[in-house]
Amino acid sequence: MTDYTLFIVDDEQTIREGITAYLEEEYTLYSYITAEDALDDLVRRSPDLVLLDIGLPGMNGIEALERFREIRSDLLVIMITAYEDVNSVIQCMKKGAYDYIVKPIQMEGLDVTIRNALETIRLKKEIKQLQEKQIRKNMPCFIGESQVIHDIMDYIERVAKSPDTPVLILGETGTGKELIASSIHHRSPNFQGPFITVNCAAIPRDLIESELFGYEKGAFSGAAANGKKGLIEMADKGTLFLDEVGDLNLEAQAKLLRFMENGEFYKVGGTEKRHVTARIVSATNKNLEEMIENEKYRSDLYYRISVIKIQVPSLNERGGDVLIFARYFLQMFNVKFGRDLTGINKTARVMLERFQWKGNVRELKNMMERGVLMANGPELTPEDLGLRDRGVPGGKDEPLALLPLSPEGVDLNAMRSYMDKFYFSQAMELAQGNETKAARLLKLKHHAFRYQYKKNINDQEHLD
Ligand SMILES: Nc1ncnc2c1ncn2[C@@H]1O[C@H](COP(=O)(O)OP(=O)(O)OP(=O)(O)O)[C@@H](O)[C@H]1O
Repeated sequence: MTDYTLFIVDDEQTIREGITAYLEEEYTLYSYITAEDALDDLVRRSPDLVLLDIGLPGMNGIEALERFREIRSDLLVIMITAYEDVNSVIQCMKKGAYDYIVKPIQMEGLDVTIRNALETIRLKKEIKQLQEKQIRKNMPCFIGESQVIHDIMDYIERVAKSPDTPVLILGETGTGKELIASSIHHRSPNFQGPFITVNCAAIPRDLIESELFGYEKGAFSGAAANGKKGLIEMADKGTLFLDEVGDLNLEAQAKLLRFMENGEFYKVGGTEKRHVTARIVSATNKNLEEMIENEKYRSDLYYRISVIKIQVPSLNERGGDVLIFARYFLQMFNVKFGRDLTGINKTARVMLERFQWKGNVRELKNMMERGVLMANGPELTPEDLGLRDRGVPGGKDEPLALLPLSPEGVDLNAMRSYMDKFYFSQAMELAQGNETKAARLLKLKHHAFRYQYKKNINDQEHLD
């Protein structure tokens, strides 16, 4: 017995019984007298192949073929026909029937036709699996070890399961918002559809509507002679990523809202209603709630685009990730530039961790690109990365930015205790309360960390 399921739809009992007797050991079979009954069972029983008589009572075979293929475009249908019915056979083949067999049915001939059809199904499935594997292999790699990034990854996994729930991603420039949008797309059921991105801030305000929704020919002066497809239509059955969604003007906001409510829209200058199914993922680093208060943003659109909200932390807020990113980009650019740098030297590592990343991951990536390209090796130094020119405290020669001693002197004990408090509390915050990690951040053994940390708290309580 194979895994395949076949429907036999024929009003002649002898044909149904004859085919069933011949094939029942190999396939799961369901037979029907009318096309209507077979259609009712189509979704539930999900056959691989249908043997369909053309001359059925009620809905005839040609009509039924159309209905079957409307519901399941991948379904293979073999028509059963009376010898003289050549015109109907041609019509069926044009409408997408896989093959036909002529009555009286020769069972060996039927067997060969079915085996060929099932081989086609098997090959199609294999190609689809290979394509899916290839797409998933090229899925963007989202790096990060901090707890907050793990939480975001888990969240993405869950959000992606729905094909069309809108997502709003908030975060500073360069934090990876576009990468998150693309990760959602690649994990969603629509991953084989297009992933279209548009930067709303980069398109002139008066052109945004026609870029998003397209336009008909002659819609406005300067329009292309044949009109144009909009980005929303291009994203059909996939994902549209609207970067800088806070930059949409109020008119475009109104039209986007209408589209998001029912998937319908008109091209600029058009009268034909169009329908598109696509997930809208938006991103911004603007404060949309403040814009709503200032009447620059529609609150109804905001609620619609932000069904799911993801806040991406800045790189400075996920300190532990800096060196993980740096090593990842080092390998990436080693491969790209054919270099074989072995790592990042200790001083550069300290300085990277202290750097204030205004451009977030993008800034770090660019710095590593330059470093890998310029370095003499074998390890990357602060000079290779241009860190010395950027005023980062660090390195053996300048461990901390200290003030020179004034004639009044300095209370060294108070300074030490201030410094201890500052770094112990920072370390615990960065390590999210995990003492082992916090100890590692301060380059202390765990027991030394515990002892000093407790002492610090006690001193503090004592002073309070
Ligand atoms: N977690 C990550 N793992 C790997 N690469 C990342 C990660 N986050 C960001 N990057 C890389 O950093 C660069 C900037 O990321 P991205 O364009 O997604 O940021 P963005 O938040 O959309 O920026 P903007 O707001 O300026 O459009 C990209 O090259 C991206 O591949």
